[in-house]
Amino acid sequence: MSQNIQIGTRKRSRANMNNSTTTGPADNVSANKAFLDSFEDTRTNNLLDEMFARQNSFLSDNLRNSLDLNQAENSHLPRQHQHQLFLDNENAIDLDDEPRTTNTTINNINNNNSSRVDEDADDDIIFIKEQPIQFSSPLILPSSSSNNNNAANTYITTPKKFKKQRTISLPQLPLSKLSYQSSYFSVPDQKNAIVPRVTQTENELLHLTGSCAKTLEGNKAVNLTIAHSTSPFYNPPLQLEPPPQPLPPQSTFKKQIGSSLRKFKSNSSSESASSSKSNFKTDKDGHYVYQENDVFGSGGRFIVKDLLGQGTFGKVLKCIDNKYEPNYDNGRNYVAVKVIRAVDRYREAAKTELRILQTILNNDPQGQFQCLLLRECFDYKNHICLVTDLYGKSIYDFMCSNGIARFPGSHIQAIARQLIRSVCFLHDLGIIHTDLKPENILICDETHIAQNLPPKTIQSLSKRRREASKGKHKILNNPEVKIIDFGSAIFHYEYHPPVISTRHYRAPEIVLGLGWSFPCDIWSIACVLVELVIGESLYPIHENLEHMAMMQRINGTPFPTDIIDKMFYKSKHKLGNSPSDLNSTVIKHFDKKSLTLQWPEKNKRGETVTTEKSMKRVLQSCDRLDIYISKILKLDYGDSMSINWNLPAEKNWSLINSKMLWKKQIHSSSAAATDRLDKETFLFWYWFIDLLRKMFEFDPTKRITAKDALDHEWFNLGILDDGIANYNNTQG
Ligand SMILES: Nc1ncnc2c1ncn2[C@@H]1O[C@H](COP(=O)(O)OP(=O)(O)OP(=O)(O)O)[C@@H](O)[C@H]1O
Repeated sequence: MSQNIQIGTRKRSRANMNNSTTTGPADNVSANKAFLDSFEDTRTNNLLDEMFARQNSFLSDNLRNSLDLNQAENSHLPRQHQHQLFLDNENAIDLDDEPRTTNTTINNINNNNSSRVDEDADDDIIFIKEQPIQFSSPLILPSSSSNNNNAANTYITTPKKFKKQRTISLPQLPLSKLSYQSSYFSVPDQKNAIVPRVTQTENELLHLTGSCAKTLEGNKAVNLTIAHSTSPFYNPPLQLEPPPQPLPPQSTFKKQIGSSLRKFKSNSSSESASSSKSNFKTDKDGHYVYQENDVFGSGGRFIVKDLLGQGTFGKVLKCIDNKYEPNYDNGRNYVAVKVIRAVDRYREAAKTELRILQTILNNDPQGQFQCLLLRECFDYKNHICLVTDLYGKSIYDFMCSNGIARFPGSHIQAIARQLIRSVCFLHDLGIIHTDLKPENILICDETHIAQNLPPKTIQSLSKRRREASKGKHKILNNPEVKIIDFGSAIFHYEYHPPVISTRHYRAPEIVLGLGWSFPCDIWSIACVLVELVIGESLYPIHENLEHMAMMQRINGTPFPTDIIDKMFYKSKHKLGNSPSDLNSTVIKHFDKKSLTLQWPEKNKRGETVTTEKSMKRVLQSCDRLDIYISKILKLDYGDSMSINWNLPAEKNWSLINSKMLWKKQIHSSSAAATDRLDKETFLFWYWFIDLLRKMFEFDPTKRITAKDALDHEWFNLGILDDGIANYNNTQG
């Protein structure tokens, strides 16, 4: 060990490195990366900077090219440039010193990457002398097999020379690296009490019941200020007091909740209420009837400018808040107001939503955790009104208006990090969102670049998408998002309705009537993430049987028999709240003895009764997740992209690499040119799918928690794509 000469000093080591229990490929990757991360030295940094600069300039050129209106036909050019870049990196993992020969055979490729890059031509390679190797395998150190910690801490030097791999981690967006530290929280009904984060015991992960009384009790504590208006045809009195300056910090908003609203103060709005009418009407279903320029709120404080959305609970309006001057703080005078239906049932639900929003605000007044922030609330003409910050389009709407609905990998990672971190924060507060879906994830900044799509691609779009996208592929400048709609969110100790979530994002434990808790949010996020990759819903279904058949197909495995056993037991003993149609649409499709799903459905005569359309949807339109996602990724990276989650990452990559080299040698170079894949990009997607697999675990008690998901290997990996290039361009 004493002979080892390292470049620089050890800076940090990967947390999970010492916990490795195998010397499998995954561990090698971690070890290699950690190894690389562990050097701090100006020379190294300069090299890294230079490399990033080169990569960025490549991508910037690509983007510029693709934005050129005359280059619609050349929209694949960026990928070809990237291809070049990726080919340069191809041998980045080689650890062997054998010289590379031009006529490399497939055999020696399979023999663990014995090819070598041309050293002279590669100025990015950093050489080091002997390095310690960390063995953690009990096979190597049998005496330590009973104590992995010891094993992990044992170093053995090898006589061989090691070459530090040239590969550097590919870049990540800052949002992909957001950190999370759980701490202590305050909850509303334990006044001023600070409580530790909720620990998710098995009992917490699978709730059978929930107390309705607790929810009602909690809601009783909600006091709403009644806002009066001087409708109809309100003309506000002139006020001499100037509008507030500067903008109060968001933390002060919480103090305003429940307190009396200030009187209308501004007469300076160009959209002044004097030109607006307070004609606020409610229809027979208790919905506010939208009319532009309606004024409402105490003293006619809000002017309705747009209808942002409407749902079961009410309408969401874009309004001018006359508390602020026009254009105050870059549009801060605009707010979103959710006007709840004037119906007791919905008012009661809104009180729970209010308690949840208030808890979020109390614990995150600066809005660091991507949750909707409540500014104020009041009761107006029997409508509970929730005033919140105004954000952009939902992810769903953005996808619908995009010529290519799929997001770049870097954006998917940034969005995944934000969602999982946000949900981790909520779960620590004891809150389950229950309705995570693209419609409830809003984009903060809608600015984007728009690349022209080739005419062929435009032709293949549906009429609606063609019109909405105007034949453009949009890429956001900044994929920052916010989670909204806490209308179905609950505190984990309160009432759990038997059925929650929008169908496409509904976890199996809900469908199977097992009871549900925090893990249902993880399943929903996984569905959303897949949707961002494939550009459409993973579960485009409307009924239970097809849903269950599809879940099995996508997971590539039947439901575990122990959870089906629990389902039968729970139903037999009438435990907890069950969906009313559980027997007729779920239980009857399982065989009591084998505990397996009987699909396709057969009648008593043994004839298949499942429709052909349904068979097609399950068997042709979807596939096991790794295969399904690989099919989509092939569009970007060529036919060789083929992730197999049953193979360790290294082995999977070796096979792909062999195939690509074989293609290059046997076929013409044009055939090989369809492959635009390098190892780091492959690993990025491999580990993404690995995380998804853990999020799609059938058994909620075994499903990865939000906290553990944040520590997943995928969040250490970067990718070079249009999302990164666009971000760098916008940062100047
Ligand atoms: N703060 C906001 N900024 C911008 N748009 C918003 C905001 N809040 C809500 N919206 C828009 O309004 C729509 C409906 O909002 P929300 O989901 O909160 O209402 P809902 O009545 O609970 O709807 P649903 O019944 O569909 O769940 C959202 O999909 C979004 O498009």
